Amino acid sequence: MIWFDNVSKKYPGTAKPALSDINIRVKRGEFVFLVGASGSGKSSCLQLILREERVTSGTINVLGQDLSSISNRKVPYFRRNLGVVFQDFRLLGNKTVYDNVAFSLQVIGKSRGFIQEAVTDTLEMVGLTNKAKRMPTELSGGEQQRVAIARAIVNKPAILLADEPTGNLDPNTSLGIMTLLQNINAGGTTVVMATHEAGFVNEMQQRVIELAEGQIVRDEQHGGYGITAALPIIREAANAAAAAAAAAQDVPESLDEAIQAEVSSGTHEAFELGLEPEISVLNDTAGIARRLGLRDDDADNDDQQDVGPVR
Ligand SMILES: Nc1ncnc2c1ncn2[C@@H]1O[C@H](COP(=O)(O)OP(=O)(O)OP(=O)(O)O)[C@@H](O)[C@H]1O
Repeated sequence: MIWFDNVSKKYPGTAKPALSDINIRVKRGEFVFLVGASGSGKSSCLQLILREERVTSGTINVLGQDLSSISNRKVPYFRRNLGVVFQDFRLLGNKTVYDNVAFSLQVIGKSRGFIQEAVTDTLEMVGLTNKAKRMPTELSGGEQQRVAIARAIVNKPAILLADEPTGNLDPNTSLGIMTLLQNINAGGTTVVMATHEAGFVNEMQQRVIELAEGQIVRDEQHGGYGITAALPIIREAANAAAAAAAAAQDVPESLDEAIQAEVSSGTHEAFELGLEPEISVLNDTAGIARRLGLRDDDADNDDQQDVGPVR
């Protein structure tokens, strides 16, 4: 279903390859975790599977399609077999929940009746039937991620790629998202998920592929997160604790000073204020269609080219 054969990827202008000599075979129906330190190559693997990036050497075959030989024109059609979920949700801020999910079907020219049935079923599956008319700003982070998942699976893709889908969510909400991904996998969809969430990886005991500096250092059938993969998290936690201790010694005297300090340090983050995670407002419809792989770069010049029934 997903084959990497001696795949290497080097981005232009970089000294070291992001991926070196990667060999992977993912079978239909598998749930695979990609783990490893930041910069180890997890997202690069997902981008190669999506054909957002091309290999530097080696071959990738996804759903029987050699991605080196597929023409740019065919890439949007190829991507219709894949759903993608990102850490930052990437919802259309000016559309309702229903329209966000319907959007990817509209772009590929599905009929109104088909869309209505598919969107209704999918919203029910992700538990958002009663939020169909809400705007993304009216949803919690977990609900927004459910919308993003609904959008990714509404066309019943064979493969679901998830790049740190719980990265912006609290542990309880993350658990709900992981359960949903498990259910989707149980329905037959192959899931490949890049994550730093040691707890879920350890709990689920699924296949774990661990990357380190662009190489596979572990490919275990019923694996855990692993000590090597956990190191950067432990280091990040230690750094955060040290920074918090240093900050505690520098408590501002007055409210004015506190505000001034916050503004000048640029840490005016929503989560620090106890608000929901920021919504990615992408109002550029053509842009998001392209990002989701539903249009190619020439689609603006020739709309008919990519809008049509799935092959
Ligand atoms: N578009 C790009 N141009 C240049 N270098 C890139 C690009 N994308 C990724 N890289 C580099 O490739 C390496 C692998 O990055 P990648 O994003 O795949 O890692 P990752 O494991 O997903 O990291 P993270 O956990 O932080 O998301 C890194 O050294 C990164 O800096």
